[in-house]
Amino acid sequence: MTVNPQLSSQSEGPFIQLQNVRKIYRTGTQEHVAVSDVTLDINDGELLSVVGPSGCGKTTMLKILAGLHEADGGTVKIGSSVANFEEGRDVGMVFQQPMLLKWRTITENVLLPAQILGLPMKAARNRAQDLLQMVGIGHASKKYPFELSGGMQQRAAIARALIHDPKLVLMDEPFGALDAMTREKMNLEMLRIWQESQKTIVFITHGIQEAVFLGSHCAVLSAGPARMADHFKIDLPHPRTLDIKTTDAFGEYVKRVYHQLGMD
Ligand SMILES: Nc1ncnc2c1ncn2[C@@H]1O[C@H](COP(=O)(O)OP(=O)(O)OP(=O)(O)O)[C@@H](O)[C@H]1O
Repeated sequence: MTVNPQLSSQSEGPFIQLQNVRKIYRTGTQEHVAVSDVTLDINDGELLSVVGPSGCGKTTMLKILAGLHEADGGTVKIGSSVANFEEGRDVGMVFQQPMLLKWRTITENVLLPAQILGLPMKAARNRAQDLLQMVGIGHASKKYPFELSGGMQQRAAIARALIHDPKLVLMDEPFGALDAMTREKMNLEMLRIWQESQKTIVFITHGIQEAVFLGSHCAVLSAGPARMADHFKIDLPHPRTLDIKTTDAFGEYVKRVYHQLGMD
């Protein structure tokens, strides 16, 4: 049965519950099913990596979670009795490109969501500096975006996503534009930031190894329109270091994803 989509601010159980979520894009008389059936629970504090082929509907799923798109079917519930959720206030987003405003310093860029939400600016400035330290670019706070490398810009974008202390951080291929070595480094940083910030994170990636390395859980979406092919917990120990990628356990998870994507 299809139920009207809704965002609920208070409910028992998992932080996020997606039940038979469906999304159709309509252009004139054309209909395109982008997400056909996604059912998924995400608990508070999880880092869920979402992996799937290009065009399968990952970004669409993220936009539904962000409240930017409404689902056409199924239910979307965010918030639990221990972690209530205010749509618009409790979401931070990181995109593939850092999208920093070039005429603002890094601190001013990080402060943007706080200004938009009308938060007290003195406290926000202190928090911006703490966040820039946490993401490893405290020394660059007064610089402008063009003075930073791609990796540093993406660190600033992560700090910007956290400035208003959102409960949910949505990341859409945030390291896709970085070179391979910077990407590995950012993966390590990402795990540290997740553990320090204790946020619930949904992290979209094309990288199967990246999905396994980062995720506390992993959702595999089949070729579009998106369907859940697999969803599992990743029981690799923390803190994770890059040499974990050479272990049998890591290889087994990678194989599982390849298999679900029909690539074995
Ligand atoms: N606004 C839109 N109008 C019509 N079709 C759309 C729109 N946005 C996305 N689509 C289509 O919906 C499908 C899913 O798109 P989506 O961006 O969610 O996929 P994705 O898995 O994130 O892709 P990629 O990994 O390449 O970024 C694609 O076929 C895309 O062309």
